[in-house]
Amino acid sequence: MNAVAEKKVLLEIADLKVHFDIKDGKQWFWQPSKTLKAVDGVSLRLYEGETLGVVGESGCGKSTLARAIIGLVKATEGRVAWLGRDLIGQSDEEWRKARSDIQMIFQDPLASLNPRMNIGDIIAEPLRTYHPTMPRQEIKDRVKAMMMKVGLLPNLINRYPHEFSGGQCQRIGIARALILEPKLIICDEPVSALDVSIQAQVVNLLQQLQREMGLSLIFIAHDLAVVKHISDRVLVMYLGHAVELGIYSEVYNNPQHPYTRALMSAVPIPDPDREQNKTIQLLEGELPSPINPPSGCVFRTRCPIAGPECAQTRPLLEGSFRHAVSCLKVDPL
Ligand SMILES: Nc1ncnc2c1ncn2[C@@H]1O[C@H](COP(=O)(O)OP(=O)(O)OP(=O)(O)O)[C@@H](O)[C@H]1O
Repeated sequence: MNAVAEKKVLLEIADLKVHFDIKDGKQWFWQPSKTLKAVDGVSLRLYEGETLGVVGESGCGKSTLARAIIGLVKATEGRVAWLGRDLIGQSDEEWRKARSDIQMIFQDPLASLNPRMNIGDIIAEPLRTYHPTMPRQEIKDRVKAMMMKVGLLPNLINRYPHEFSGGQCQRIGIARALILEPKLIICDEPVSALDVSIQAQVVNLLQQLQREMGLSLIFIAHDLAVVKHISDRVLVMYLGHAVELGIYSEVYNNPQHPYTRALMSAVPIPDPDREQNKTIQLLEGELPSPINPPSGCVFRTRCPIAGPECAQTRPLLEGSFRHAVSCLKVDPL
């Protein structure tokens, strides 16, 4: 795991903010819109070949972070650098180039595939876009080779998405994401919509492809158990903020942030005796709105150890590559 620290930095995000202007339905057209802080100052580095799990409850900004990395939503502030090159403010052409290196797999496999295209055309689409002069036969050969790689029979190339199961559709999505031989795949809850038995198959496939192709993965999930098997490091998000980031085993065995502690306490333990005797730490209160987040530390309204200083100062994510935490009440590791 330490070897990851010496590897090349693929992606660097610094103080990234994505704020949306919204009208809440109760406002008149002349009233100013409100600001929803979906991502509010996230910084991290992603290294070549590593898998970063991103976890946190619904609405904490995981998907928005992913979409800002790939340029599907516009960052309000901050830096996204791919292989040392800043992407924010760059032309569409620069984003397009970076996008051949960064691909995304979505949560709902069937909905993410065009129902009017056969799977051969779906998988070939990125190749046709990025290599318009590539001969038809070469495209077909590459698509068939990729189908085999993801466990799909190449003779199904002319079938349509509705003829496949959810797990097979996700394999088609993976083949489409991999056809340009990217360096990073962002997986936005790629298994949440699948049956549990199929989930493991898709996660295993991603791990196998990662080893074979030297890929880096950002793996977004609600399910900490899924992230556990696949992640080198894990980022825990709460209300648009990064509250803890570190090597999975460090964060799992020694969670520092009170929010991470609560999340980790809900992960099932495979040992029935320990599972029966463990205490799940329930969080008090409601998740605040990202339109009007608490001052200082955004977790303070639900935090069992918050003090008056937590309302004044916003904590920074401090610590090392192995383990960093954003909490005024916890000493940096
Ligand atoms: N295009 C948009 N316009 C306005 N608000 C948005 C937009 N996209 C996301 N949001 C809001 O930003 C916040 C973060 O949403 P996001 O989808 O990133 O969270 P998430 O952690 O991925 O949630 P989930 O796990 O449910 O997918 C939410 O409050 C969401 O309603």
